Amino acid sequence: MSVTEETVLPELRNAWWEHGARRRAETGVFGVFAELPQFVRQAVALAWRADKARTSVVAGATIAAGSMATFGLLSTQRVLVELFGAGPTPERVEAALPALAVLAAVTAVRGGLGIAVGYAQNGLTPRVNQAAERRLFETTTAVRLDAFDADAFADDMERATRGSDAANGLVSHTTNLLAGVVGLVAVAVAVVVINPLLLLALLVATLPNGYAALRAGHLRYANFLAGSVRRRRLFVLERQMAERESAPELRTYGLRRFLLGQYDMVMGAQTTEELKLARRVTTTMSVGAVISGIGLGGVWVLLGLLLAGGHIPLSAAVTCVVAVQAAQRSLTTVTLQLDFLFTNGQFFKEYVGFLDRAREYIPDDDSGSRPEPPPLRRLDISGVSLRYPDRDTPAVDDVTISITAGQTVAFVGENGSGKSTLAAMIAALRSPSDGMIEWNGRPLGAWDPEALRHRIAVVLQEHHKWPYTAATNIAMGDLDGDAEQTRIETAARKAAAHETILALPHGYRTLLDRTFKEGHDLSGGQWQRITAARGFYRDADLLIMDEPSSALDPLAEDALFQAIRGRQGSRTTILITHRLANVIHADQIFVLHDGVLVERGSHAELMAVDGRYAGLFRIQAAGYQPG
Ligand SMILES: Nc1ncnc2c1ncn2[C@@H]1O[C@H](COP(=O)(O)OP(=O)(O)OP(=O)(O)O)[C@@H](O)[C@H]1O
Repeated sequence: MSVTEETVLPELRNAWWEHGARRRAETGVFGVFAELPQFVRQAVALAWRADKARTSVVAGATIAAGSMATFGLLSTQRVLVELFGAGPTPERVEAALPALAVLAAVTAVRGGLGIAVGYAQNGLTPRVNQAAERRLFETTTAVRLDAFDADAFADDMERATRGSDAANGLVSHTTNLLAGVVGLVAVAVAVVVINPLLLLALLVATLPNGYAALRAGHLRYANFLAGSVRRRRLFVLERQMAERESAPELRTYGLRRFLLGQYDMVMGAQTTEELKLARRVTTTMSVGAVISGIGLGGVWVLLGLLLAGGHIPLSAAVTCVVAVQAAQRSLTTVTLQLDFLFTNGQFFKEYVGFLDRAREYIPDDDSGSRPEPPPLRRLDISGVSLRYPDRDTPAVDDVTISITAGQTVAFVGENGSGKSTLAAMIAALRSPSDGMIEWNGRPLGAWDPEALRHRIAVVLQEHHKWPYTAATNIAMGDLDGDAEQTRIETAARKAAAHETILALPHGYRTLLDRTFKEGHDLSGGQWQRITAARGFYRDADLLIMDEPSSALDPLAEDALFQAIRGRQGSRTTILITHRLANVIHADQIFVLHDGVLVERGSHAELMAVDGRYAGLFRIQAAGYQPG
């Protein structure tokens, strides 16, 4: 088989959302400085919100510790002046003792303040992390379902996840940057006090490295964004090749070479990008280091000239050597932290941007002002349509249906005819592009959404395997109620799941995920029973079951449909199924075709009409006739 890059991995082409990101990544180094105040402000706000006391300690102690450098250098110079003075050595040493004592005290206080910063910061950063992550997940779980249909949402979310991790870095790097800057200023102040000419020497020795480090950070950011889609593809591929779920098909269809080829293709592109970046980073850093080295050489020459010309005393020259070393240390901190802060700041921007963009998908929280829906009496669907983004034709097109409470109705039709989409709108999971759905004569949106959701249970076609115990998996159908064992078992029995669960190693307490210790996995049909049990557990006015029996054996299927029939007359059920034998007893059957409602009626009525439904039914029934 020959599969081209074009058809299999269209993501390898430049996606539009990468272009925007790349453009931002191409911001010049000085544009980076323009962004720093914003990042520092965000870091302070984050830290302050997370823990005011610790933030105050970190800021206060960092500034105090940094400014100690001035006193340290001035005391050093005082010591040197006394030691280089005239007179016998014991007297000179004695004269230097007070300055030495001050130097020792300054060093001790500085050390103490450093420890205080460490303790406060250790307590602060996890809190910042938690606050940022919580905010992200509050958003990702609140956005409407249609957010996930939007093109760039998944990419946006990936970057935002990385951005929430960056919140921590933003705070700790701002603290370290503050320490470095205060240290530099402190050294500069001391040097100016000793001799203003020495400040020039200090600048020559320090600036080039800073530029190089900033540039390297900028490149790294560009790399991250450019590789975002590729990395996601790699992540998917890695899982396809190393996970249990895909292992059987991988082998039966001999997909090994195909997947490895895909991996090589994506990884090849990724590696090329990374190598390119590594070369550019190394070159930039090396050039910076060379220029800095030359600057440092210049400092020594300058000091020699000043000393030889008698412009500064020997004690000042020696202090300047110490000062340059201190400044180099502070500058290393500053440049490194600028680099980290810039990178983290860019990631954090993605996080903030995502939270901002996601807001348009978060429903208004005016639920308290809307009434709670009473028990369902009737459901009216009038002229409802839904068109998915980037689709030319509507998935559901002008559908009008009325359902009376207690009825069991069925949606039938070929694959892609719009059944699940219509059900999702009735369940208030999606909003119609046109038309209206009314619960007891009022639009769904006019009712309190939480209370409305409580009256509806949905068993989805693509159910999720929650990695919890069997009991929890069922009780998740209604976490507001008490998870009583008898209620769980009643729901499980309706879905033919009770015996299956009892046969598990720890019964209802068996963890349903093999990735955990003592976890257990279920067959597809067994999972489907648990999912149906979750729907029954909610005991809702309206139960929507989308293909609940596709993987069930005949006995389990029979038990499930008996339970569904048990609801008839008291509770409302919408059933989506391709097994038409199961809809014979439905009060109404709605037949969809390309999103349009083409037939409606009871089984007998539809068979009498001899249209699309009758045709589908006969084909299926013929399959059960011998010969
Ligand atoms: N999230 C989505 N984004 C874009 N198109 C979608 C989305 N979900 C479904 N569609 C499209 O909408 C149409 C109706 O899909 P829907 O899932 O409602 O059909 P269905 O009748 O339930 O099909 P099936 O019997 O296969 O479950 C299909 O063409 C499908 O490709």
